[in-house]
Amino acid sequence: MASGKLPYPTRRIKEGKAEIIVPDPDAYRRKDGVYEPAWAPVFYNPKMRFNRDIAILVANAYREMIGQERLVVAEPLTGSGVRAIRYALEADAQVYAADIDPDAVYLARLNVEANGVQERVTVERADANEYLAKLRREGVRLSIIDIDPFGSPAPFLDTAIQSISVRGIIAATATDTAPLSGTHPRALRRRYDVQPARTAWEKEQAVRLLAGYIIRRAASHEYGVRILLAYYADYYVRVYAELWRGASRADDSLSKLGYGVYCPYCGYTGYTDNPRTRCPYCGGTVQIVGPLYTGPLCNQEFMEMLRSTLDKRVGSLAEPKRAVKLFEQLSLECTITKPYYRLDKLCSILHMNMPKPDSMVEALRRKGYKAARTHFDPRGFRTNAPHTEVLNTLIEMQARIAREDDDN
Ligand SMILES: C[S@@+](CC[C@H](N)C(=O)[O-])C[C@H]1O[C@@H](n2cnc3c(N)ncnc32)[C@H](O)[C@@H]1O
Ligand SMILES: [Zn+2]
Repeated sequence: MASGKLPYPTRRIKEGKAEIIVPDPDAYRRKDGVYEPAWAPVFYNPKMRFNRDIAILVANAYREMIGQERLVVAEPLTGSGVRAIRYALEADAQVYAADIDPDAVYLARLNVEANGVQERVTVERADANEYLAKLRREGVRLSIIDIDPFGSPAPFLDTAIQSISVRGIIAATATDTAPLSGTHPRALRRRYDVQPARTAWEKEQAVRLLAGYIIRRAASHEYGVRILLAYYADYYVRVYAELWRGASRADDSLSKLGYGVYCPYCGYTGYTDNPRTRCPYCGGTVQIVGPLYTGPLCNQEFMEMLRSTLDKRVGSLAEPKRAVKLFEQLSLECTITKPYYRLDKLCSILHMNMPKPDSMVEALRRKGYKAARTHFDPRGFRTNAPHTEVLNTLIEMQARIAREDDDN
């Protein structure tokens, strides 16, 4: 590979089936030794390998779902080109990639050539919105549009939505998790047009706000949305939303929006249609955030396809074990749509010691409720039990532990 042409130190790496040249991480480390991808002349973040693994699995599963021989994917913020190359090599896709930065385009083209996928991947220098609009004008029928920006995907969503001809996936990453989880309320209101607040389930809040925003933007262009998969990992949110053109489909998706509620006094979590409600359990003043998506975070039928795709492709992924774990957790927790509880926060409200989250899940299941751990937080659990039952179960557990201590 002609990396000698590049005016910065480089390194050859392998990710999935792609072998690419990237800026040498050793040249862009902070004083504490941590690699800072944003300092490099072209962006490549090895920590996002897992994000790209899942993107490959989703593409393969979706191809099977819609029975398309070759997927057509747009990746208008491509950086080093690694994601686009992986879509071509590992999902057999035709990929239209672009980046606004000439250094990124130069490196991505080198990488495309070195992987022998010139027939499958084109890379242009363009602004993402202008590039997507151009693809639409040219009549390119896209099945997946992967929006993987710095920060928020919001500025690119309208064009992406309009570039889906009839049916296709918008795959969006958001790394602006501080606003989405309620830490920067003004930025949250500005970027996503929502009533900001801070719940105890802030990671789920972040995912549901982005999913809800995609649904609202899609509805304004008369597309309905089905959330195939939505999750939180490391420091980002990722949503795979399937869009399908149609006014009644759009109306139907809008019916899945609501407001998230969190009561800091009694720990109540839930949804409401009324953005000015009080706590239905204790009457306290609650945190209310939204509109956000209130439906399942994954589609069970699609999860089955994803799991079978994963079985077939486990050898070529960068982090297969992590994908197995995420899918296992999501399949269990997706059947419960109510937001997760933070066990430590509930116990602090009740002034009691925290039991193991697994014991709480088992206790609720013994009472006949659905309950599961959550991928969002190791201290979290989710259940369809009413709030009263959740609190009673915790108090009963505490009383049992106290009795056992006395007996000993
Ligand atoms: C987070 S990086 C992309 C990483 C890449 N998707 C991956 O998986 O490795 C964001 C990229 O978007 C590019 N970019 C920023 N603003 C843009 C715009 N308006 N249009 C197109 N590209 C843009 C940056 O140059 C950068 O390469
Ligand atoms: Zn309350």
